[in-house]
Amino acid sequence: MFIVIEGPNGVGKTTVAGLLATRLRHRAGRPVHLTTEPTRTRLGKLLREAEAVIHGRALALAIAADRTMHVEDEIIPALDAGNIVISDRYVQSSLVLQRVDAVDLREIWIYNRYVLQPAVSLYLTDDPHVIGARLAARPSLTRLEATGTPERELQLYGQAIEFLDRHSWHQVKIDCRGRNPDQVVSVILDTLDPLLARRSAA
Ligand SMILES: Nc1ncnc2c1ncn2[C@@H]1O[C@H](COP(=O)(O)OP(=O)(O)OP(=O)(O)O)[C@@H](O)[C@H]1O
Ligand SMILES: Cc1cn([C@H]2C[C@H](O)[C@@H](COP(=O)(O)O)O2)c(=O)[nH]c1=O
Repeated sequence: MFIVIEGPNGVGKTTVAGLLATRLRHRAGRPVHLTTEPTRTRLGKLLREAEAVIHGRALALAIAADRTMHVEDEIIPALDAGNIVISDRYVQSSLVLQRVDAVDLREIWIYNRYVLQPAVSLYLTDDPHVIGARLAARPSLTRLEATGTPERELQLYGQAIEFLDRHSWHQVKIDCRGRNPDQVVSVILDTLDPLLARRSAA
């Protein structure tokens, strides 16, 4: 089963993805492969460093290339080996961050339309002021973090979710307001239980 964790910068994706991997290993009794985008490959590392200077269409294409390799070289092999795969960021991130970088949604989709569709994409949301306070506490912001705002990212995520709904993606909104990371993961596990049961029965 391929699970994606999405949401604006600072909402808690990396924290929740790590905790979810740990709790899911026990709950599902199956190996869990935790991964991230940009990937940990040379290309992914280069993209993290280069985000300050590569922008717009060039960055959108480079991110899509990294994602294509991610799917072919890491995600599909891990799924084939019986793992549950959790990715911290995926296509929705491009449909939001590359738009913050002035690329049109349909163009971004063209670069991403052939990637593997996740079993479920979990979209984390919180109060924009809470997210903003977390970002303000960081010693520095990346170019894209500084270009967008939590309000704008939440708005663009709403549009990305609507767009992918029309392409039959299974997406679930997870409201993190007033919940600590452990409580957020409990909500996610309740959401995943029926999916896991259906898959183990199949
Ligand atoms: N539910 C929560 N309640 C309170 N604090 C949280 C919660 N989730 C995450 N945090 C804290 O918020 C900060 C940002 O979390 P994290 O790095 O996981 O976010 P992120 O969405 O992965 O950010 P980015 O996309 O910018 O990398 C961390 O200090 C983390 O401990
Ligand atoms: C998946 C994805 C990533 N990016 C860029 C934006 C940031 O520079 C990093 C993500 O770093 P974080 O620690 O996870 O916040 O990658 C992007 O522009 N588009 C994407 O689809």
